[in-house]
Amino acid sequence: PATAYIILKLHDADAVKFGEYKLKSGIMTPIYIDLRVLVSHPALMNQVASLMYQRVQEEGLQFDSVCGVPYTALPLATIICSRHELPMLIRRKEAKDYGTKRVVEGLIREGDLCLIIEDTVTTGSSILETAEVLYKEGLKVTDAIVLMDREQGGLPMLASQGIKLHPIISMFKLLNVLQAAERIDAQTAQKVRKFIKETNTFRVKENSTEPPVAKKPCLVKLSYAERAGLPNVHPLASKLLKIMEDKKSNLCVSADVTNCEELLQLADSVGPKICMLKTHVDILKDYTEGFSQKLQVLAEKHDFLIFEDRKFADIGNTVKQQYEGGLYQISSWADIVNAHVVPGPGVVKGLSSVGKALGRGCLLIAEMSSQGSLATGNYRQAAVKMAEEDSDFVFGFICGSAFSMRPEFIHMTPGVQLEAGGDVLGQQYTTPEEVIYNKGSDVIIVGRGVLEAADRLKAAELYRRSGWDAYTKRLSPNSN
Ligand SMILES: O=c1ccn([C@@H]2O[C@H](COP(=O)(O)O)[C@@H](O)[C@H]2O)c(=O)[nH]1
Repeated sequence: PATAYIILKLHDADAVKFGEYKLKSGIMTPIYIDLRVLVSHPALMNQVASLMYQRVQEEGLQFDSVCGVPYTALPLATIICSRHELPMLIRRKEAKDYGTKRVVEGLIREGDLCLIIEDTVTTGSSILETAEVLYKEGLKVTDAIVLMDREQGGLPMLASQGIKLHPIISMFKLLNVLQAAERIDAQTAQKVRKFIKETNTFRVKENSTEPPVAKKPCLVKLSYAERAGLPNVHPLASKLLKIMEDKKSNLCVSADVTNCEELLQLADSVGPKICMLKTHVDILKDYTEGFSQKLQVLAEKHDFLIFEDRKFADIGNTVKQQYEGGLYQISSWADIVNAHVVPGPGVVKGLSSVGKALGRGCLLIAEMSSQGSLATGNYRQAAVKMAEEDSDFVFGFICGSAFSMRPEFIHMTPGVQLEAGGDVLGQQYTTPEEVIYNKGSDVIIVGRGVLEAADRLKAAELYRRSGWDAYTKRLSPNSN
């Protein structure tokens, strides 16, 4: 069947909807592709599967097995594999906690090449997630067939990760067909085209004929200012991104000093250079309520946010009390706090029950900079899941590199100095260039790099410039 025919059939089956819908990324969209309805239209499902396999043959793709991205693409992969007697793999979204505990079912031979089948691609993150699971099993992934490419950056993003996407239908083709068949009017088609163009989350190298194959993680190549204006960005994240853009600073100074006067002096001095000041209020010997009020005045004066690095890690009921009560009453003055994900979602719920109404925000600790940290492997994924579930309070991560595909989330990295290295207690340092440019993080958190300098202000300016240069380099069209 021709693609135009399939497009009209999909429209008949209500798989193409126009209106206001929320995408997985949280962004509102005027067009929603709902291919889950295919299971109720077996003839159409068969035709779609035929079209996808036809593409496999046209491209001459060679592979050892096929894996559908759960869940919508699973029946498509099953039909293709069953009809053409191809070995199939099934990726579980959650590993079983009994029996074999496998995350991929089927015969796995190290080094085998697996073809991914997907129903719809927006940013490409679902295909990448599946590919990452397969990589961990020792498999290779070089190609993915997708029925519908929304043309919002998924194709170049996957290319940057070494996966070639083969779309059957692209968004612009779909709009043209529906408009030509008078299923939608010109105004609707134009509105969707405009939306698709404006919400592209990945920019490809300009003036380059080579396919963009980069080794580094997928970076959201939007500017801080562009991200500040995204429809679903947390208000505090938006404020932070605007501050970063205005002050040309992605520097957070970690004010790890032990008396209030010194901390206030530091804040007043480096204030113009930073987007955020991080505190460990419990190392202050002389904390008083007056201190936090003065700190807020300085934050207002120099336009920076206050981040109390409290690392909450208890049950919801306890963290709620630790956050709003006790000596420090953190929720009354800190814009941002952070939490470990070890206790599970209750920790976020407890903090959110206090902070959300106050307009506060939270970062989840997805990784740590210290040597031997146990926050590895699936831990980071757990943090992403928790963040996505409570994105009205959680707006980012403490981590070593960017990993979330949602441009609304902010990645902040501690363990930064101008020279890579470490301290005698396991801290590990990376440079601003490595963190912002290569690892795609957004904010550098610097403590002793500034605090131990002879001239703290001069050091803060050095870090500011270094972090900012790495960010502008990352945005430049010639970067990967
Ligand atoms: O993984 C983490 C999480 C938090 N930190 C905190 O950041 C600063 C780093 O200070 P430096 O002097 O730059 O080493 C400090 O407050 C830590 O508690 C971190 O280092 N790593």
